[in-house]
Amino acid sequence: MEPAIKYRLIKKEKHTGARLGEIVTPHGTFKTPMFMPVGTQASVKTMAPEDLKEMGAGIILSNTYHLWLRPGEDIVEKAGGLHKFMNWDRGVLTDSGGFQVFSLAKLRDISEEGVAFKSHLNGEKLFLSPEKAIHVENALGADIMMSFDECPPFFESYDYVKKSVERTSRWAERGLIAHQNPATQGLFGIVQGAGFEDLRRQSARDLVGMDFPGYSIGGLSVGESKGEMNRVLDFTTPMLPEDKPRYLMGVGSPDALIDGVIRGVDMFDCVLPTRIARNGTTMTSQGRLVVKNAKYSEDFRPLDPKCDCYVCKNYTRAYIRHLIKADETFGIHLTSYHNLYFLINLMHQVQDAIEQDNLLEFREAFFEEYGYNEN
Ligand SMILES: NCc1cc(CSc2ccccc2)c2nc(N)[nH]c(=O)c2c1
Repeated sequence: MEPAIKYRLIKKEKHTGARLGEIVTPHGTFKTPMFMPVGTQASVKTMAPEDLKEMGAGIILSNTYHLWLRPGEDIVEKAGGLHKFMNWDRGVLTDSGGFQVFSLAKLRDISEEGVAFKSHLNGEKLFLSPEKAIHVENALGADIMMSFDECPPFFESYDYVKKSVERTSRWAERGLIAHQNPATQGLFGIVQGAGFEDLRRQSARDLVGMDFPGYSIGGLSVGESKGEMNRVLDFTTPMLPEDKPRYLMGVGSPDALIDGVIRGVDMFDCVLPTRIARNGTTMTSQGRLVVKNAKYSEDFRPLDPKCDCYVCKNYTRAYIRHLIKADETFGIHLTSYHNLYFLINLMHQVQDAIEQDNLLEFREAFFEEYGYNEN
């Protein structure tokens, strides 16, 4: 049977582990490395599908946990699935919900069967198992689904993480068995193991043995340093097959994206661009710019003079500052649009650098201008 998701490796960058590739989905083919906007509750906050297309978004993300609780997967299924529900005809990826249970729900209890918890919305007692998570993801109809996993705290004990990795591998197996639509929905395995190289190897070996169409790297960007994250990526991505996509979950600052690509990561997501936009913080080629600061009240330049996005071509810092200060939601629309474009466009620039085998020079120039320092 034809798999729902295929990856094509186009070119390896000469001096790093970076790859130029394409991910083929039932809703289109998209070049990698790529940044994927997060639309937790079936909407990328303040963005219409037309905005997302105009900025070059290919795959957007939604959350099984949130949509299961509200409006319920049965309503989305009756609507014809997430693509129809959201009026989005490109790619959709859903997380499996386990991570959100641990980051949002109260009173949870984890067992071999799954996770018991109380809804963060109304305190209702609920239970999420690998089978239930896969059932909800099948009903939502995303092109790419995540296996049900546990994301252990990065600084947990070796013994706890070892037991957690072994259970996550058993959950992944159960998810594969429960998966109803492998021809139209690609299921990714999620590699865990915190900062332990042998546990990452055990997790990768278990999952690669199950032959998933793609692999996510979980359990990172959960409070560890960037150096630690890069150290784990250095030994984890080589454990994964070259002919499958690698997705680093929940990582999205500009420096982390570039350093992840250098280490062989193809797909990224993060709530950062829309989250910081809501308080008027924007990403520019010269670093972060908090547009609501008084010093921009008569600054009639674009957010980023080097940016060619719709916002930077049509609006000024003074106007956007005014809207944010006046609580005009259009202001948040403009900062969100620009931030999302900034990361999507950054990945396009990285693709060019891989093509030209000068990704390290690109990194150096970008870090210098953005104001990142190595220590
Ligand atoms: N902060 C890192 C992070 C983020 C997410 C969420 S990624 C996401 C968010 C919204 C929608 C789709 C995917 C994770 N999800 C899972 N399943 N496992 C992890 O280890 C993990 C780690």
